[in-house]
Amino acid sequence: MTFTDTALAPKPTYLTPERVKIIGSFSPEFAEILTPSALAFVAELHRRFDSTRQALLARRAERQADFAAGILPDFLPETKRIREQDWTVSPLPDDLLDRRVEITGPVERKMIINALNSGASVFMADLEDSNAPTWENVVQGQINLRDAVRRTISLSTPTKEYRLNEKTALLMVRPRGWHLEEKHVLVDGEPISASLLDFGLYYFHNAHELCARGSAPYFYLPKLESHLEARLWNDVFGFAQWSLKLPKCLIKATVLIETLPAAFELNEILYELREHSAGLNCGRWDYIFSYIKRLGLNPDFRLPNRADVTMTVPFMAAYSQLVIQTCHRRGVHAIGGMAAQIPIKNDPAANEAALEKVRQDKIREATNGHDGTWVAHPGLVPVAMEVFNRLMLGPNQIENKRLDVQVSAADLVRAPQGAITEEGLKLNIDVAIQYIASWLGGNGCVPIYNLMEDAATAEISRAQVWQWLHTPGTTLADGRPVTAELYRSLVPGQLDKIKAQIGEEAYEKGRFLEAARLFDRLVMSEEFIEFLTVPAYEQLA
Ligand SMILES: CC(=O)SCCNC(=O)CCNC(=O)[C@H](O)C(C)(C)COP(=O)(O)OP(=O)(O)OC[C@H]1O[C@@H](n2cnc3c(N)ncnc32)[C@H](O)[C@@H]1OP(=O)(O)O
Ligand SMILES: O=CC(=O)O
Ligand SMILES: [Mg+2]
Repeated sequence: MTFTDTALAPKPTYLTPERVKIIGSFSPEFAEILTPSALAFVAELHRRFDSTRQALLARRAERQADFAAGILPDFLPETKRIREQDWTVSPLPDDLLDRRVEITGPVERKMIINALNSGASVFMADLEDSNAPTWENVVQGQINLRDAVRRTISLSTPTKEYRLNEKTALLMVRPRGWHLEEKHVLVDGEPISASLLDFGLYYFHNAHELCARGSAPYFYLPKLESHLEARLWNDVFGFAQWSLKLPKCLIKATVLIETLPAAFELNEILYELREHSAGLNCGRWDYIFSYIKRLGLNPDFRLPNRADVTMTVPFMAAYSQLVIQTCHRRGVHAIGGMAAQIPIKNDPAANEAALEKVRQDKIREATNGHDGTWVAHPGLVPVAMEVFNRLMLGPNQIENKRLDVQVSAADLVRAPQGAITEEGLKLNIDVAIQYIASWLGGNGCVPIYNLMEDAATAEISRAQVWQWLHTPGTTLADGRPVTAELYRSLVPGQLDKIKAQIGEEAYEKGRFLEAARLFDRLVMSEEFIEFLTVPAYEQLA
């Protein structure tokens, strides 16, 4: 039969293995990623590991019930031996020894090229905090990563041609966290785990190529809450290597320590992943968010204005030093985190002040013993590089064992003093609504008031408003109680401010009212909603 009328021709669709269904849009380019064999691989990962993922998420909820009942997080008695015994993680490959400056960014094509060319040691391509997981972003991101691995990635725009330099940063990939699902790929009628999809597609398409190039697939693992979640990743890695017949080309992964419970299981997380470990990283923004989420409504742990929760407040200083000490004892890197300042255009004085803040942050990290750090923007690579080149003379400082560090369970939760002000409350409302509107529009990382905002930083803003609204006795510095009436009276003013800043047309095109409604649901809910991106995903096109 021939089809003369194109309307009658069958619509092209993906060829899928049995009981795997794709409900995202089709394109021939996407089909190069979503091949039957790649889908069979990710479906197999999901069938083998999803029930454990679900059980671990349920365990998070059980632990939260304990925290809400006043039981504070503590080091685990059952893993005392792992903390006390001497052991180190497996040796690192040469290309992971020097990671002094790492740039991060979403998996957008231009940004991948710019990041790889930025002069940084590592580029962490991000499918998590900085990526709004539209179907297009997720699959196009995999196309971009495939082309980056093969060094064929390029881009032609009316103003500039983009291609890779001779020397580029080492690529690491951050799949989405265990809590997320990908609604466009169904396995046995259920949405696939987003972590397993992101990991699995990247591994399937690139592992052989990376190993043939003398490297290996390297990952960043986000938002883990326990060593059992690290064990799950370890099992996934083992299966993936076996399945693609690459037992000797070891996957390596850096775990972000960005939840409060994980800070109590640093040794255990490294131990679970000891064959695959490329150390730990201080994911400071999610860590603050997790502190608020897990310690919740206990007034002893109520945090002041977001701007005052810096890396030098007691619980943040304690955690970052414990990460450094633990990693160095186990023979592996402790990577620092992200300063939120980004370069400021058209205002040299403000720009220099922002760069100086980044510089001071990197000096603190290098002096404390971090083996590298993160930057959000290519313009910050030279700033961080200068500091680490000056203060870290070898490829890393794992030999600096930081035996002076003594951190107790109480230190890890010690809250800072400080005020909650109307300005702080308004800023949280403003930033969270702007960010959610951007995310719903498909962009997961934006500059707001000259700071990088992504899912982790926005979560702090929404969690603080929730905490201040629901913790009994919360008052502003001027003595007024933080109430639902006060919060709701401030929202219209913030929306008007956003409209005045971006103009009526951009405001009407954006999804600000929808974002404000979602924000209201998030902060007014009696029960803390685990992640804003979960209800937001239901509204993501
Ligand atoms: C809490 C965490 O999880 S941190 C990790 C997640 N967050 C991130 O990765 C932050 C990534 N950074 C970004 O997305 C951006 O830097 C933003 C949104 C903060 C600022 O973006 P913009 O305002 O567009 O930056 P700006 O206009 O100064 O960009 C200038 C150039 O640098 C590029 N650029 C900016 N940031 C990056 C980056 N992180 N990686 C690669 N290129 C970048 C832009 O693409 C642009 O390129 P062009 O000149 O070729 O057009
Ligand atoms: O992912 C990093 C963070 O700070 O959160
Ligand atoms: Mg994070």
